[in-house]
Amino acid sequence: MLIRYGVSTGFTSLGSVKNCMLASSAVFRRQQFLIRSLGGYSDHIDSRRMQDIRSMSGTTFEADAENVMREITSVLDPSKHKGQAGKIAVIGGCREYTGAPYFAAISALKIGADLSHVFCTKDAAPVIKSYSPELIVHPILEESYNISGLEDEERRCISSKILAEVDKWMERFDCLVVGPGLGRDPYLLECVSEIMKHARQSNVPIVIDGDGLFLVTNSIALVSGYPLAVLTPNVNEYKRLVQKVLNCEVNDRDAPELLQSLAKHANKGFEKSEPGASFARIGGVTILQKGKSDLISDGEIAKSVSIYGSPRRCGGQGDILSGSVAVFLSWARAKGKATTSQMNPTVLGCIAGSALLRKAASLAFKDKKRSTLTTDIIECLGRSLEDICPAC
Ligand SMILES: NC(=O)C1=CN([C@@H]2O[C@H](COP(=O)(O)OP(=O)(O)OC[C@H]3O[C@@H](n4cnc5c(N)ncnc54)[C@H](O)[C@@H]3O)[C@@H](O)[C@H]2O)[C@@H](O)CC1
Ligand SMILES: Nc1ncnc2c1ncn2[C@@H]1O[C@H](COP(=O)(O)OP(=O)(O)OP(=O)(O)O)[C@@H](O)[C@H]1O
Ligand SMILES: [Mg+2]
Repeated sequence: MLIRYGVSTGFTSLGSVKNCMLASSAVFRRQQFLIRSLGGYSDHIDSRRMQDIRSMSGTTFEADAENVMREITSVLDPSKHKGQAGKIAVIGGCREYTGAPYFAAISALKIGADLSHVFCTKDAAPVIKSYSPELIVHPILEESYNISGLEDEERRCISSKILAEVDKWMERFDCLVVGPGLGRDPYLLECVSEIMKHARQSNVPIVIDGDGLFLVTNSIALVSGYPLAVLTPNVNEYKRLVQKVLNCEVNDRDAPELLQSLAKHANKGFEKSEPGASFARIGGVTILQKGKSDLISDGEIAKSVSIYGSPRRCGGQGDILSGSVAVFLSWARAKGKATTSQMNPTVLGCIAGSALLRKAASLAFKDKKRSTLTTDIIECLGRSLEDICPAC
């Protein structure tokens, strides 16, 4: 695989690419693919695109994650008031899963967000509250089993109340995390679709993980063309997304190209398509593909984070990641144009979230070895960030 293994091509112009001696190699074929996907052949390709191609061809592909973290991490400043370092909301938590939303929400606080909310089902709420007094837990979501026997009108009335309750808070949030431990109940997912539409209308960034990806994979229009959407699929979730959107199988050899293709901007008229339809592109979202290295693309550039993490694959690490990305993305947005890298804040958030999780996992593993659990990794988030961005 060209990029993950860092093959450097060193080409300087598109003309030289065309005439490149690599004509028969896989490297050349991948460059051709990239050039096509970045706008087709042209000797007048602009410098940003050339930079993108170089990034994709290995020279600058690995993100400078520590610098990104230094650049975007919120400064602790006595003049700031509560909330300015971030207000995050996790939409997730049902009868089966209470750990996942907790992991995402508490990770956000441990990294430095000021407030972390969880919107979950009524059954899950007391459990999540009992894990931590720090979280603000809203027991509002309903699953089908709880409303069985009700007339359609009554069900619609409950949905409206749920939506109104989330709307009261929506404008205050810097980022939503949709999906950790959400479950797949159809009634609940219908309500969450509406919540996502409202978040989008209010321009609130949305990190979509776990069962949120199940929802989005079946209703791509919920995120298509929304530049503040970040999808964080694991191996399975990514396979399902690629099958649904690109109608092909995942292939490790061309991983960055496939990822970029998936995240790339929509074709004209795409946004008007109906939810549930299958498209050529999701369109202008950012995707963080989790794996041995985390690959990140917003359709324009692609970056990898390969910092050594941990060989333990205990459940819940993806949940830490989603909460972390939400915080860093909020901080990157707050910095706005003040960042020197000029990268999309969603990409910066993904790079920083991925790097911090991996550092914390490595630190936890040093101590706990085979018995490392997600809660151990969460305990190492603060120290890992402190090593790179000291509080004072
Ligand atoms: N403590 C908790 O409450 C946790 C709840 N979780 C939630 O559980 C729900 C389902 O998430 P899943 O991650 O299980 O869904 P997936 O669809 O990713 O996984 C389904 C099945 O695939 C297997 N699988 C997972 N990763 C794999 C890999 N890399 N290679 C091969 N097989 C793999 C799993 O063992 C599982 O049997 C989500 O809502 C998620 O947020 C997880 O986040 C884990 C922790
Ligand atoms: N094979 C691997 N080697 C090293 N790190 C990995 C590997 N797979 C995943 N990771 C790391 O673990 C993080 C979580 O990825 P994972 O695939 O476990 O997510 P997930 O299945 O969604 O987790 P969760 O159990 O929370 O749902 C990734 O960001 C990545 O940094
Ligand atoms: Mg997951």
